[in-house]
Amino acid sequence: MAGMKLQFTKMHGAGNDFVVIDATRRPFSPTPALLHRLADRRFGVGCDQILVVEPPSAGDVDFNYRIFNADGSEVGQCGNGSRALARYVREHGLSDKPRIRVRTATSVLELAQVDASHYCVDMGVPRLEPAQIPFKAAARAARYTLTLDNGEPLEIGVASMGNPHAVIRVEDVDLAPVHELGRALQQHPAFPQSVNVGFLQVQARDRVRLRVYERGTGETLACGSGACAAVVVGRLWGLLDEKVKVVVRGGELEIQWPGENQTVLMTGPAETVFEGEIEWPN
Ligand SMILES: N[C@@H](CCC[C@H](N)C(=O)O)C(=O)O
Repeated sequence: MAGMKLQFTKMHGAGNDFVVIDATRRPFSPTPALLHRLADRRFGVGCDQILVVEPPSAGDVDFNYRIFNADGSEVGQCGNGSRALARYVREHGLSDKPRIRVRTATSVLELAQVDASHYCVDMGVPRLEPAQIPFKAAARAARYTLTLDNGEPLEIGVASMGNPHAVIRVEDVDLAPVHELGRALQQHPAFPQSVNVGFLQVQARDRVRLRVYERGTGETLACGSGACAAVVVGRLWGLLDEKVKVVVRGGELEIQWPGENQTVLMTGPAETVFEGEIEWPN
């Protein structure tokens, strides 16, 4: 039996790659098997996240924006994906507004075009109370010490950008045990919804290097919300200026955060790779 054709667009933001689906013209009901097929780099299309553009659920936003990790888990934030989404809605004739607002499961974001391939996103105010992350701690602090399974202590900072992040300072991101420590923190009982784990190397007050071991995906070439969380934590630790260049494996992002109760601005690239369609189920 022939299946239906599902159209998609392959995009990326600094190497964090996406399959983007338009659900404004026809409904998209993702099953775990379909999400797996779209994300699979060998048997499917391949991506870190699947992004779905939906009609707005209320008049205060232009679109709803759903995000699925490669493992099929639905989450509330994807910063690089939001820039891709901004480009997608322009290129697909869904909006020609210079600035649009989108709602995710946890946040409302404002997206604006900067030039042909760069977009700026107002990522909202970072959430720093442990319960908002969620992170198990008696009270808010700039630094927390976790005990790992092997008994070793580990100093971290935490922040939510609409999704949970832990940040670890390292001397050199190239030598950091990103996969081992990333997995250990994701399974740590202090993070009841698991966590994205950022490894931050401070090179100057306005320049850092970052690697992120993402929840539901593993290490990606860039993580937009991770870059925001790393700069927020770095600022709370007194290491960084208001505007910081974040160098990731797939490119560069610029993050600006004036401080407490202020929103975080993220600027970076969004690229379209190709348009495609798959037959589903096949
Ligand atoms: N790549 C993203 C974050 C995607 C979601 C994350 N893996 C989670 O589970 O929270 C970004 O650019 O922010």
